[in-house]
Amino acid sequence: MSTATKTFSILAADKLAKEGLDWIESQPDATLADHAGIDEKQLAEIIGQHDAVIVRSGVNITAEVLRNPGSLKVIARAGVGVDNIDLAAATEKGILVVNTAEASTLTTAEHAFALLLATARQIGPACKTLAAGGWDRSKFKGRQLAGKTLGVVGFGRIGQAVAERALAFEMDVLAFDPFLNAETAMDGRVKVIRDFKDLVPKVDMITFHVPLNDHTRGMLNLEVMKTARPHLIVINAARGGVVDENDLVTALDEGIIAAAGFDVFTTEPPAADHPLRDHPKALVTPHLGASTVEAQQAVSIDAAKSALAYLRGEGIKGAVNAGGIRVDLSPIQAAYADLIDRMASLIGPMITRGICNVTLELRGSELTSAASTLERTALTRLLGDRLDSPVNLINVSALARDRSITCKTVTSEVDTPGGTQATLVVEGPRDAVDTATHPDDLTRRIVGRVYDDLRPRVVEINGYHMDMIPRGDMILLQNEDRPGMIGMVGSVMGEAGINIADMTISRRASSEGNVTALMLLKVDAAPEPKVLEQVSTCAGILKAAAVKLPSITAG
Ligand SMILES: NC(=O)C1=CN([C@@H]2O[C@H](COP(=O)(O)OP(=O)(O)OC[C@H]3O[C@@H](n4cnc5c(N)ncnc54)[C@H](O)[C@@H]3O)[C@@H](O)[C@H]2O)C=CC1
Ligand SMILES: O=C(O)CCC(=O)C(=O)O
Repeated sequence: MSTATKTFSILAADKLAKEGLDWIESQPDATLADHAGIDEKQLAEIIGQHDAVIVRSGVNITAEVLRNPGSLKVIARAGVGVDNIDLAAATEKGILVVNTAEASTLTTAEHAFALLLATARQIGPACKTLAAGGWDRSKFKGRQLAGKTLGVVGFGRIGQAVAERALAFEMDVLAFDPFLNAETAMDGRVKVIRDFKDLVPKVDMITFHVPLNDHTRGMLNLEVMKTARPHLIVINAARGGVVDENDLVTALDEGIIAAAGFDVFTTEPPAADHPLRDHPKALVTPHLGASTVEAQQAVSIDAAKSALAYLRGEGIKGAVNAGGIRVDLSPIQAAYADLIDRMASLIGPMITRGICNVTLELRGSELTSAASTLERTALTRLLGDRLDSPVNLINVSALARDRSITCKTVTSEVDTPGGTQATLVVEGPRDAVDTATHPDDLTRRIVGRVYDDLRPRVVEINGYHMDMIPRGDMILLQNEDRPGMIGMVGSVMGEAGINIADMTISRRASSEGNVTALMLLKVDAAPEPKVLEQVSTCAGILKAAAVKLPSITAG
């Protein structure tokens, strides 16, 4: 029996299928707070008390909702579209956003296809007539799909699933997707059209499966509709606004477009007097694309599992704003993440004039797949020690960008003779050179390695070579290389009651022939600032800094 304590609180802020909620409750390390139907104001008040929040499209996670994120670490969207989540605000606060992209693909494709069939056969108005007591067979002559040409706009998961179904119905399929760099798709069965405006006049039916953004908003408008065949049927089960609704109503009224099947609206729910609600040529559903028993079970379970996996450090699935971060690192990658964090801590105090470029060089095939995570680990330490706002793997790249700090990771799959290796180079802005700063001091370089014992080693700092395990309280001293320096430092430490547990010394000659040394002291207690001040003013000491690193338990 598990003895794990309940540590992660998961908030369900939308109506989710019971299966996902039951799964959360069955987990020994999770508690569920079901607040389906909560409004934004209430959500803002409680969201920070939870580690994760799961939503569908019924609630908006705005910047205001995320103003005091408290413990919140992950927002899981049980579904695909994340337009109800302020991604920039989540990223800025270091909150991971995940979705469950695969789980509702077939269901949504089926709904779009159902709208297509029903619109082509006028099922909606025919049903209404019958319900009202009528029986009009001549009025509702439909159109057959077989032999017609369908335009699929957005050839991602859902677009392709719709195309597959259209082909099975013996339709010709044309696709438009600017991110599809091919002449044809699906083994040559689908022709790819390069320009959306070329697609519209060629098709009898058109269906949209794109996200809503500045490029897709209003992409089908009156001007483009006027180039269409007059019998064009328009299906939108993607996002309201991709087809301009006002223009569509005009086009339907004026016979420019034959009919429309719509599942999504610019404002949901649409106003009571929205002209598409009761338009004789429109078949409308209230955003039901993903609403099947199967899809809702799947998205609910997938969202819950992704949220908890991230909180447990098991991995990131379906990340929307994580840019390649992994938490499921292999032992060697995890050891490098720890080493790089220590390396950044060690050179941090030497960076006195700001940061403009950070370069991480990774050698070794095993490190390549963790490159983004390792780069962000270095940045998180370098910036986290300097910024007031919380910095973590999610928000650190955006924070660096905001500050015009350039970050680059160079990976090489060729192992060095000594094995894998990480080199971190941090450069300050050139215009920061003043009389007290030598240009060489603007670049800080540290090299580390992890051997088979998985313990972190630093093998070089700014050209001083060594083999040192970075841990605990450390004092870094750069000094002139002359007799008496070690004794002098020892007596200052002794007078301050600080025991030196270990010492590493490395020497280096400058291009002018001046020899200096780097002394790294491992001490049993952190020095008071006044002790550091005292040692830094001793004759022959060029620089002094103290660093506190985590201890090492492994090995
Ligand atoms: N009605 C409903 O209940 C549901 C609606 N959706 C909507 O369906 C959309 C598609 O979902 P998936 O296929 O899973 O996403 P996806 O990311 O697999 O596919 C979207 C495709 O759109 C393409 N695209 C992007 N910009 C484009 C542009 N300007 N013109 C043409 N193509 C462009 C992308 O390259 C991509 O291939 C989602 O964005 C979501 O808004 C998703 C699930 C349920
Ligand atoms: O039913 C829902 O939650 C909305 C589905 C949807 O639009 C999506 O997953 O993007």
